[in-house]
Amino acid sequence: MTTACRNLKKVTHVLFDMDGVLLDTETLYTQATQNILDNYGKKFSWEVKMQLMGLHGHEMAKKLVEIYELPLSPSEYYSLALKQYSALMPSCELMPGARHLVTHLKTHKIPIAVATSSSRESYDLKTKDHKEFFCMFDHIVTGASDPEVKQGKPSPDIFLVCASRFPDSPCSEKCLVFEDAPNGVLAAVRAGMQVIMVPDENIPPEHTKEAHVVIKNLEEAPIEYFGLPPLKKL
Ligand SMILES: O=c1[nH]cc([C@@H]2O[C@H](COP(=O)(O)O)[C@@H](O)[C@H]2O)c(=O)[nH]1
Ligand SMILES: [Mg+2]
Repeated sequence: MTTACRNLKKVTHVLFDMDGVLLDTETLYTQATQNILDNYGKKFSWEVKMQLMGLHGHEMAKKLVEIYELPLSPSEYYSLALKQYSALMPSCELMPGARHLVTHLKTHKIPIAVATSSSRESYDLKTKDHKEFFCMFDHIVTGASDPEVKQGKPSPDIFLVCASRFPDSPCSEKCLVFEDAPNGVLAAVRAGMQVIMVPDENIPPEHTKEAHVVIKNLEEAPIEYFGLPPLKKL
């Protein structure tokens, strides 16, 4: 675990990114994208993937077509991607430690919510086998389908909207965010929130610097640093 030398402050509410934090979908996104790029002899790299993580679907398609100079319009690319997602995403699993952490917060009556860049359709596809798990959250914001969320991460919109939807609309200082993507961490920091980052091991350390704490997996989330009841070791 790495902790930046900053004053960590007590929080009252916890916001979760979904893909790569709660759901093990990032390997599936990689597979889906590579399946399409195979037709053009291109290799999906982590350098490019890091730029796409947390974008809304249409933003992602535009960027990917540009970077790889594909002979497709962004909407043509996006249709191909949606076909891949329909085949791959329904089999996704929870990330290690996700159930333990979320159940713990729920048991201690800490308000919790999800702030995902996915559309509502994509959320439904990925969570269809995990309904009981997602019922534990107070609310879910699906950024790409939400008219209040104007721009994807790294814009702070989604976290500000998500916090505002708790009945007591906590100020940003009282919110802790769990994120796996550099764009997501930036969005949370720009929203004025503290962040625990759970990066994939392929993300180089220079892209994790903005996070307040960096951990390898949710089982080791040091939530007591933020005044929350400590997780019991399994
Ligand atoms: O390899 C990829 N990872 C992630 C995304 C995008 O990032 C979103 C997930 O972001 P978040 O973790 O903020 O929910 C997905 O819905 C998708 O739009 C993508 O396009 N390609
Ligand atoms: Mg994510």
